[in-house]
Amino acid sequence: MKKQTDVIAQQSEVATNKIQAGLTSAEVEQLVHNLKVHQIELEMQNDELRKTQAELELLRARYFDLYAMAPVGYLTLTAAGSIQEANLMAANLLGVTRNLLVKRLFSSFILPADQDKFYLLRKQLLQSNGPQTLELRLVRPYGLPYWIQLETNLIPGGGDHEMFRLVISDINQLKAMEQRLRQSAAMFESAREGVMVVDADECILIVNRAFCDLTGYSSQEALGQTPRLLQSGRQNKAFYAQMWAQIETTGYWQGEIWNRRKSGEVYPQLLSISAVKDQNQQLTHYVGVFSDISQLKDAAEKLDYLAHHDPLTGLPNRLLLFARLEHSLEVARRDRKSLALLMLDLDRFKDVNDSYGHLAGDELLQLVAERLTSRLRGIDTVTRLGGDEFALLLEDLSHPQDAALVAAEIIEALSDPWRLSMGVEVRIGTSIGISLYPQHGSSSEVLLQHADAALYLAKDEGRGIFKYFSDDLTIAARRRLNLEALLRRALANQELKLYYQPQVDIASGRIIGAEALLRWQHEVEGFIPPDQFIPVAEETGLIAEIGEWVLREACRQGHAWIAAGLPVLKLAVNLSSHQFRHGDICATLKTVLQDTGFPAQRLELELTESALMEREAEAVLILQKMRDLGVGLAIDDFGTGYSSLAYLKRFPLDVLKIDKAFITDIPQNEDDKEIAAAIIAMAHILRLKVLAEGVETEEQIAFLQRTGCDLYQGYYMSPALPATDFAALVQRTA
Ligand SMILES: Nc1nc2c(ncn2[C@@H]2O[C@H](COP(=O)(O)O[C@H]3[C@@H](O)[C@H](n4cnc5c(=O)[nH]c(N)nc54)O[C@@H]3COP(=O)(O)O)[C@@H](O)[C@H]2O)c(=O)[nH]1
Repeated sequence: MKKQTDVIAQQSEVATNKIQAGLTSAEVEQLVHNLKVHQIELEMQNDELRKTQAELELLRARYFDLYAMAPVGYLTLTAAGSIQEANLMAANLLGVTRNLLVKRLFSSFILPADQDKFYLLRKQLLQSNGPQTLELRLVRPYGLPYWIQLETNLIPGGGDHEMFRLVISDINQLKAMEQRLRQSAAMFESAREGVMVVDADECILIVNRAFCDLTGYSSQEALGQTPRLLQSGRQNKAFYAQMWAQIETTGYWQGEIWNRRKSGEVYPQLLSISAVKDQNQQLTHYVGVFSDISQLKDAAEKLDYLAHHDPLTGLPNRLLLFARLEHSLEVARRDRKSLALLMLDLDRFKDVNDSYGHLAGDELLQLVAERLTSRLRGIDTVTRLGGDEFALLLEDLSHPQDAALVAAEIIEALSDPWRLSMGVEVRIGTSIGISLYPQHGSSSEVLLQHADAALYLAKDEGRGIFKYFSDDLTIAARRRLNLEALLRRALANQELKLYYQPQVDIASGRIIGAEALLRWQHEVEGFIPPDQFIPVAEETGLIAEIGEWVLREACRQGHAWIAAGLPVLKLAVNLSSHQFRHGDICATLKTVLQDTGFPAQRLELELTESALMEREAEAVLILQKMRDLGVGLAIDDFGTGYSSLAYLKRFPLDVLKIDKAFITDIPQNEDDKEIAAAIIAMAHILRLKVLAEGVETEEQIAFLQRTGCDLYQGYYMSPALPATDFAALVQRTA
């Protein structure tokens, strides 16, 4: 450009000189033309120059922007460390505006604890001349120490003119994240809960130390396995199905689970499982956190035990009695069963306490608890309600009066003398109140109240007795207990007798046999009818002994009559269902027949429908064995039970006895007549002989004759008679 300007200046000078020297006009014109060309060139070069200058300005501005707005901080420091230049980011990171930074010492922004590091960095930089890197913390106004990374190098200038360039990167978030990660890792490792992370395919990826401690598996053993490694087998498939279903729908499950340690020990865990999803809601992992709750469970069990048991005797307390009662009532309602609640109170217990002290009283209560427990069945519950009050829950009672049997036994057991460890012998007694489900109430509260009320009455009546909530039951139960005692004595004292009621052939009117019927004449109580004492004998098991006696006595008498030349007779003996079911009735029968010499063909055994219907297959076998011995078999009281003739054909029977309930109202009652006629016809189809019971009138005989009945028994001929009277009757009518 300068050259160009010089050329124009020279040419203008030449032109001027030439004009001055008197140039020709052509020469001047040429000169002017040249000048114009040069001027145009000059202007073009000027334009170029301005354009270049503008571009330079743009570049400079862009550079400045880049520098100023760079995402990292740039600082230029003097050798003494004061700030010469800083970009915006540097100012931001230092927390001071850019114009206030200049000339300030950079070290004044560094946390005192990190000053030494910066000092060493500068020293190393000067020594090594190479770039250095360092992480340190800045102090910022109103803020926490702020992490930065410094990259520094030297701008060589020599001596005091040397400068540093610092590049500052913001690593505060990175550091915070690192710290959080370190904390999480520390928490993961030091957690007392076992933690395992499994992938979406349930492959174990990470476990912590507690996992290894709790399960017994090392991480090497666990990684790559599935959590099934820990399964105990205590939970069924349905449990796991429900658990996974919940995780799928809610992403979370928590519950108790029994798992197995490597040692094989099964233990309870409290386990929570969380599903982890990525930002696209795709399942990536499951995190399982568990703790061993064996101790917690043990403690809870202990607490539960303490809450539900009496600490002195170890018996269930009122709370547990109530819970059991509620449950038993539910079962009884469902299965249509009965239960009894017995409340008992020790008589004269206070005397023991007052005379020998509370320790003696406590010992006595413990002994009472032991004795009560040993007397009851496993399904019954003995509880101590407090003080000297106990309660017994008897489930699945077959008869309401069974509660009285237990009560009587307990009264007797507790009235025995008690020897205490201090060497004294004491005597106490007990009174018992009984309430029954369903007779006396259907809720726990009501049964407890009523047993309590009955206990109050028992104590009021003189102690040492039991009392039902209702009087009629108390009377019946006491009579039954009384009967039992009397019956035992009757057997021993031979108070029982056999009477014989004739069985008559309807067609000929002749006595062909007799039913042996038990009679009991008590010297004080008078005549006690069999339908009162036979049920007691059955419930107490005394029937086995009584039944055998009846069988033996009937056969002995039958043999005696044969020996005495009485006409050929058949004797019918009643067999209770207890005799039929328990013991070996066939063996007894065989022995009795052998011992007495009575022909089996002359003996007929009468069984009730109910005896046959229980365990039918077994009944058929027993009947068959009896038949094989030669005895006849009759079904007694037909019509009062199942009354299924179809059923009867399965049993090897000879005679069907129509119950007197169907005969009594003949001929007045048309229904009874039809029923009796139908039974007779059907029995004949089954090839059974038919005997009508309770025949008292001639009309009844006439009806039976018309309908083809084979035999009868009843007052029309005779009630049951003593053996001698019966023999006389037979001889008279022969
Ligand atoms: N397991 C055993 N059971 C026995 C035995 N002895 C008797 N019993 C059973 O006791 C029930 C009552 O018997 P009982 O009071 O002897 O009554 C019998 C007859 O006396 C009575 N009867 C007979 N004829 C008439 C009559 O015309 N009218 C009328 N109102 N009553 C009459 O019927 C009873 C006959 O009983 P059964 O034939 O057995 O049904 C009773 O169930 C006896 O079975 C025994 O040794 N063992």
